[in-house]
Amino acid sequence: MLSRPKLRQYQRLMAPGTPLRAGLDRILHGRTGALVVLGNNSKVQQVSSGGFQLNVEFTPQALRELAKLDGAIILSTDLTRIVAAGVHLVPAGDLPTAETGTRHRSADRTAQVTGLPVVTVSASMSTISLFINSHRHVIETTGQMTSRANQTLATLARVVTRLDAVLEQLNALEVGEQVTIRDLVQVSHRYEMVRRLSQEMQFHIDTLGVEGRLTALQHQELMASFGDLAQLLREDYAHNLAEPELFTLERLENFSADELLSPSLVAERLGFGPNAYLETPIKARGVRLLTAVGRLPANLVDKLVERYPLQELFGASVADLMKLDGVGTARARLIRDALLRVTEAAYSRPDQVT
Ligand SMILES: Nc1ncnc2c1ncn2[C@@H]1O[C@H](COP(=O)(O)OP(=O)(O)OP(=O)(O)O)[C@@H](O)[C@H]1O
Repeated sequence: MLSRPKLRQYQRLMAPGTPLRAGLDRILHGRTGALVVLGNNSKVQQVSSGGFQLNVEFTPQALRELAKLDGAIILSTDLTRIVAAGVHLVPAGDLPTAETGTRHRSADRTAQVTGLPVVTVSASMSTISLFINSHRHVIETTGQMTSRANQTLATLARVVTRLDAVLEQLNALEVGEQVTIRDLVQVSHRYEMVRRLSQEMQFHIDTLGVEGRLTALQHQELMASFGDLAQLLREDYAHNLAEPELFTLERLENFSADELLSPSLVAERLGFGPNAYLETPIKARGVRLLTAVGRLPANLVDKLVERYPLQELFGASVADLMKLDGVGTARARLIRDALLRVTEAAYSRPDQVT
């Protein structure tokens, strides 16, 4: 099986807009088919027979023209040159392969022998396939990739809306000092779902290459407000644990989808221990509220949460705030405005999210 980073690397090389993909697409449209070895080493030489040694610059046009010859094309390892064309590949015939046509059997076996990726364009099936480590990966057309990316984007948008809703609910609970472990678990669960979908989205964007620019912008926009959410939650809630360093949302990354659906398991992973009572009240320090909702600079937020528990901060007067080191009239007003924004956000909360 292909490792995901390796697959990504080669999918990027074959993303729409890259010279290699342009050449392969030309061959696909010309319906001639091709067998292309993506690299050259001594093992490639050992399994090569006949053909023409070329050593010319790689261009999509040259690839398409040379694919008209019977046989395989060999590229340099940096893919910038065409080393040879019309080559007959003779890898050992006893290497296992599930492929049937000779082009695809040879591609699979050559990839196994040489350790290099081999690409085929099938003349009869109009598909582009990547062979590597005994695995065949069909490269989707731009249309297929775009539609898959759009489906993921739509799902991501729905999950983001739900995360926004639980965060708004959390604002109100934090202001009213009513947060329980269950609320934090709910936010963490939604955040992890958003993170996973966003990662999948990035994969689609990478494989879409130049065709993915618009999707990339939409993805960025959707994710803009969550860039530092995991860190802010950590700063707000880690202090509730006996061992604060245990609290990190990253620990949910290898949870299965089923485990993620269990509030008790998520609470345990976040560091609250096995069978934690989910209605246990917990306290937020106010870092997320002041930074993300109040839009105060990080250094000022640090100063405030160190000096005041969240509830006392709401009761602090401008004169009280000005007693803080480095806080003058302007900054004190800035803080009051931020606190106003926070309370407004808390009172404009939507209905209870389930
Ligand atoms: N060992 C090989 N070395 C180089 N080229 C090969 C080799 N085997 C097949 N080919 C090329 O593949 C072409 C098509 O072969 P064949 O139709 O048997 O394969 P296939 O896997 O069914 O491919 P397609 O899906 O394109 O029809 C051959 O004409 C030849 O150019």
